[in-house]
Amino acid sequence: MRASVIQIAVNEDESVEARRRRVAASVREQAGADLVVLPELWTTGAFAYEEFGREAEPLEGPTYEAMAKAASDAGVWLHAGSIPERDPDGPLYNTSLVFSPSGDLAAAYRKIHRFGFDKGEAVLMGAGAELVTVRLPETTLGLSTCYDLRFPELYRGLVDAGAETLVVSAGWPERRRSHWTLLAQARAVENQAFVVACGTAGTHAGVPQAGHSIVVDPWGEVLARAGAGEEVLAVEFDPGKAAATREQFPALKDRMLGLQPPRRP
Ligand SMILES: O=C(O)CCC(=O)C(=O)O
Repeated sequence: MRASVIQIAVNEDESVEARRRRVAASVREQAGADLVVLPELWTTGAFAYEEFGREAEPLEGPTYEAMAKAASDAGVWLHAGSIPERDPDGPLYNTSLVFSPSGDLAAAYRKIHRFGFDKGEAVLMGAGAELVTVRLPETTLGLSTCYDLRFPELYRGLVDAGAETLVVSAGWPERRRSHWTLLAQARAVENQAFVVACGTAGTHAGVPQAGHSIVVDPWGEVLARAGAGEEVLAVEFDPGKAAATREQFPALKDRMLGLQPPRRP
């Protein structure tokens, strides 16, 4: 299976429309790949809180249109990263879109864990409530977004739903780059799954982005790693290795569910 991870530079000197055109062209260049992955909130930048409301789109808005067309032009499965979605009956959501090679929407995932504690995304956006998997011919994707990476129980839920390739679409800051790499490898090892983690480059809203998108195999080996700048990370892997690893080293079968909390003295 061939995957292309497009690490986009999000800088304020480029308009959203220009970036959308540039990203669509980059997706088209990946014809021949099976899966293309984009980062989180690449239209605005994940930290450009003031832009969320201004640039929010309905699900089937301009980014949806451009990415559906790019997926079908390239003939690839496209995880198009996320958009600030304006739900007509509710709040904004940080919503990832996945398109099939014919350009049809295969899945939409609303980010479950919102980042910012008492500000930013955590107060500006609503929380998703549903885990999302997508069946591809070669593997089953489990979807997640950025801060979700810190919550292992989300990935266990995705594994229980059949995921063998965990996609993380992110706008991770440079300041905590070591956590990004460590957690991507941890999620791969503990879930015996591929992790395909795509971040952003550049600086927006004064926050330098980590870049360093990474693809990890179910044994925790790093298959490919990007640098700090804009880059397309192309990687080929055998998706059957997830099932093989789970069979040869069946740790997932030893999970002890429903543990009791410690007794109070
Ligand atoms: O958890 C982190 O350190 C970064 C999370 C983040 O930037 C996000 O979810 O947008």
